[in-house]
Amino acid sequence: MMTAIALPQRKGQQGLVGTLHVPGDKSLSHRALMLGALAVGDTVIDRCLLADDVLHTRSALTQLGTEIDVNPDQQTVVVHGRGRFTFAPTVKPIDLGNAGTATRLLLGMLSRQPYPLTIHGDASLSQRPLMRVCDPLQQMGATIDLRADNYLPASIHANSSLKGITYQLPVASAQVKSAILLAGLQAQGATSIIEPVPTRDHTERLLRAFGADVERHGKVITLQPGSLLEGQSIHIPGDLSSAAFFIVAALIIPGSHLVLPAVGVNPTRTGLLTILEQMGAKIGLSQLETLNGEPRASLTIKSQSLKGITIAGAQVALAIDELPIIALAATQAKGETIIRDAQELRFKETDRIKTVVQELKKFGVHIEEKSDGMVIKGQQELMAPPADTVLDSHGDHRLGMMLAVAALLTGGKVLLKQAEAIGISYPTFLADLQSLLKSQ
Ligand SMILES: O=C(O)C1=C[C@@H](OP(=O)(O)O)[C@@H](O)[C@H](O)C1
Ligand SMILES: C=C(OP(=O)(O)O)C(=O)O
Repeated sequence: MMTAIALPQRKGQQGLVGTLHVPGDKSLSHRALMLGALAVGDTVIDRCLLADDVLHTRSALTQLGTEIDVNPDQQTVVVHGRGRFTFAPTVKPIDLGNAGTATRLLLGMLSRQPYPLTIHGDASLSQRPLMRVCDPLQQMGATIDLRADNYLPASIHANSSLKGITYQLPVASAQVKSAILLAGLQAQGATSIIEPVPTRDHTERLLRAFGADVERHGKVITLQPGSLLEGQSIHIPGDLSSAAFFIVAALIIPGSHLVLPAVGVNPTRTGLLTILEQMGAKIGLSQLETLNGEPRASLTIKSQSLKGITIAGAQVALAIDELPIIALAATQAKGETIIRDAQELRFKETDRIKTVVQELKKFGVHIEEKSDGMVIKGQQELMAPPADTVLDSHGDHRLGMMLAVAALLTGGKVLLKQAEAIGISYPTFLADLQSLLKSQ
């Protein structure tokens, strides 16, 4: 029997009150480490996320001969760039744990090495589709063998050349786009990617910050190889996907008033804020500043009422990791909320349509699973699950954090299994949540 932990509990009328600096952005931390490793000279990364997923990127790059120092304050990481695309050979398989972003981006970045490499990961990562990345990489000239033609472990063959391609993405995926761009850096000729709808563009922005030639015209992103990548001073903003749990918690828990300084508000990430605005929320944005091409702002959130809406189409990709916590917000809104076109949720750390529905039902919530999303009834009172029912993160950090916020709505004692999964993106999440519980 796996041990369960008790989640933070609200006493009386406590709300979430105070100022919180959420940890650095996960997507940007992976990318800054990778580009830092390729660049000439040192890259100093401030507010680099040091959570499980990013630590796997760091250890992979170290295993491949990159020197990376973490300053004792745990806030600054220095990557001593190799100044070339070739890494040191390694016979040992590279372990990427639970990290989907690391896996897909590194497959692209390592698809032209003069020796073979093997990548593996945990049970969840080993069930996530990779043909979507390997297909374009093979068109560029890489040879990658996947288990059952789609899954880890992956064996990348030794390869000495890649060619640029024009590729229409069949699914909206920033990870696939980024893998192709990282391979494109090492290819002969230009690489163009056509996106069905916009996805997070951190790779494009960071590549430009390091000196690469990347342009976007409408739906087409084009990279011209050959530019020198130079080490940079990179300032990572707070992760909006981590802030999301506090934003929604503050909105739906009465008596809350939170300030979240310096959170990333790149427009390809702010789908959550647009959706919440459509639900009627007013979130304050101040102190806007752009560093390394990435905008950030201080967010101010007070508890307020929400209304149900339909979330579909291009909105989904811009809020893909926030849909579990949006589902919880919907349980408190006036009227029904429908989430459609979100079948990609089935390919995350868990099948997030299935697990969100299964776990929210433990609170007595009316929520219906659809093939591409869910339908959530509004204005529901969440009940602490009965003593013999334990919540389960299923090893999915975002599910674990959403359930911790849901538990606060009950006021009762709620247990969570596999809570350690939260450390994949936010090791201090539960302590931070607890520290903000105050009576105003
Ligand atoms: O590029 C990235 O950093 C990410 C892209 C998204 O995945 P997909 O590209 O599979 O949509 C997202 O879900 C993931 O958490 C991070
Ligand atoms: C889907 C996620 O990450 P990854 O794909 O990197 O595992 C996430 O962080 O919600």
